[in-house]
Amino acid sequence: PQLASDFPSAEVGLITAASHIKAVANFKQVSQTLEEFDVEERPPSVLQEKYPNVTVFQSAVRSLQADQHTLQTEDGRSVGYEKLCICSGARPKLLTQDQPYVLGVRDTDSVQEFQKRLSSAKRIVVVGNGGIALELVFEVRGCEVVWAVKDKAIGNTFFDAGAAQFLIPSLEAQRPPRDAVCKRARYTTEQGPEGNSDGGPEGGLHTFTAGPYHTGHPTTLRGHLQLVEEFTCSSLRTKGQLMVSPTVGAWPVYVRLTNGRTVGCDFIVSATGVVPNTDAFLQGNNFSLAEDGGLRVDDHMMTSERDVYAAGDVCSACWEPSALWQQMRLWTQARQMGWFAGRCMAADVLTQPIELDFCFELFAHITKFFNYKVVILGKFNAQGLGADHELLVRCTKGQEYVKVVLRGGKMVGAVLVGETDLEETFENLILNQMDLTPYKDELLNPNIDIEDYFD
Ligand SMILES: Cc1cc2nc3c(=O)[nH]c(=O)nc-3n(C[C@H](O)[C@H](O)[C@H](O)COP(=O)(O)OP(=O)(O)OC[C@H]3O[C@@H](n4cnc5c(N)ncnc54)[C@H](O)[C@@H]3O)c2cc1C
Ligand SMILES: NC(=O)C1=CN([C@@H]2O[C@H](COP(=O)(O)OP(=O)(O)OC[C@H]3O[C@@H](n4cnc5c(N)ncnc54)[C@H](OP(=O)(O)O)[C@@H]3O)[C@@H](O)[C@H]2O)C=CC1
Repeated sequence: PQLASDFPSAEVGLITAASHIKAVANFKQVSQTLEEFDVEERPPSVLQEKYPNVTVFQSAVRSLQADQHTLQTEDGRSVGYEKLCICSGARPKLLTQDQPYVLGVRDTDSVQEFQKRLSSAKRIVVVGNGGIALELVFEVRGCEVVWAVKDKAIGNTFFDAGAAQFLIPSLEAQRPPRDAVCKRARYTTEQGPEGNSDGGPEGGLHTFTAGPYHTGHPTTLRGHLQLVEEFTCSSLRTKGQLMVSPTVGAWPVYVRLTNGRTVGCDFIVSATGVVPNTDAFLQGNNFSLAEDGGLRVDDHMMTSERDVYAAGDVCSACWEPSALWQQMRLWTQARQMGWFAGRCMAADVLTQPIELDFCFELFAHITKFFNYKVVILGKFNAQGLGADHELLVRCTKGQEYVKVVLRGGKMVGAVLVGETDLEETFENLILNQMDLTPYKDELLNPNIDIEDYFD
């Protein structure tokens, strides 16, 4: 859409293997960098009606000759281009390939397959500890779930152990009584917790280093969910390959976990990340690939091939990033990159200069896990900061979890779980890099209206 509206006189072709296009709906700019929206599948005609200069070709791209500026589609078409943007996304990085008992979840088809298999399953094993696993274990009902997590706490790609511990009760069969207790703490990672009791309603220390869920033994949550932390899948055996004891039951597949335990199940969901879709159709060209397999792009979203840009999950941002931004393969970044790539392509055609967009200044993501609103900003997990940081935490059981990452007294990241209403203020504090040393003790004081404070 960005290209089509920048160049109403140019022909814009969208080639997609999917029968529907993904459209952004209910877009809301929450703050300078935070945006919230839904992704909906719509028929391609919607795009063509809005932008008459867009033609949608529904076929997969089979091959590309970047040096000749042409590509071929599976349905036998040859398409020439002046500028090309590759947005072929990523696919699940499965534990093992070509194993009918291992499913990945990616698109409508794979979700339908998952639902079909789930409807007759008695037990499934979920492997992985990121976005998909978090969503899945919360949603699945009517089937036993064994969740094998190789870390000490759940949700390692989004949270630290503190946030994980805050979220665990949402997975418990019986929610704890609503004895909301607000605890505040300040601690540095090298020194361990260094609590204070100066102002929260109950004050006191809140440590997150070890909890009842870090035992390494399975924990039963919600009756049907068993969480096995610090262990993951080491091998798979199908029924025929394993001596099945009649007491164990004849499951179609058995998973051996790294703790030695063997778990039988109907199928395994491998929610273990993604790999960029760069193979097959891009072979024979000279694309530089990043370590994670993505197409390397510069600050113009340009790949190493002339006139070929890339955006979204397929690319790896290889420019010198802002100190507060990192790439994560998310809708938010796919939308921002696609929009910016369109602007770069237009600017290059018009030989106009273009600067890296402001949205790449600060990492910002808003989502929902376990029915809680989750906002993550900047270096939310102190990524790349080593020991050079300090954490401030406020936690009110069942209500909110707030974590701030400070470096040299300046805020560089935050995790906000629940309706904290702090996102805009914290975003500003991160962007303006104000020295917060004098305010550190009050920053998370729940009795202070922080927005007013910094007005
Ligand atoms: C189950 C699940 C839940 C998620 N939930 C969230 C969430 O809540 N929030 C969030 O921010 N992110 C979420 N994500 C991540 C998000 O979906 C991706 O980051 C985003 O879709 C990437 O967009 P993209 O356009 O780069 O790639 P995709 O959305 O994967 O689109 C790539 C398109 O390219 C097409 N394609 C591929 N190869 C070819 C070819 N050779 N020829 C023609 N077409 C081709 C595909 O058919 C597809 O339509 C989720 C991901 C999954 C799997
Ligand atoms: N609400 C949201 O924002 C959502 C976002 N998404 C996005 O969709 C994409 C796909 O999601 P997902 O597949 O969950 O990917 P993620 O990258 O989020 O998580 C993958 C998880 O699997 C772990 N892992 C990798 N290999 C193994 C292994 N061999 N054994 C055990 N664990 C392993 C990773 O650990 P480690 O990190 O240590 O490698 C990580 O915890 C991601 O980009 C994700 O951000 C998905 C759903 C919801």
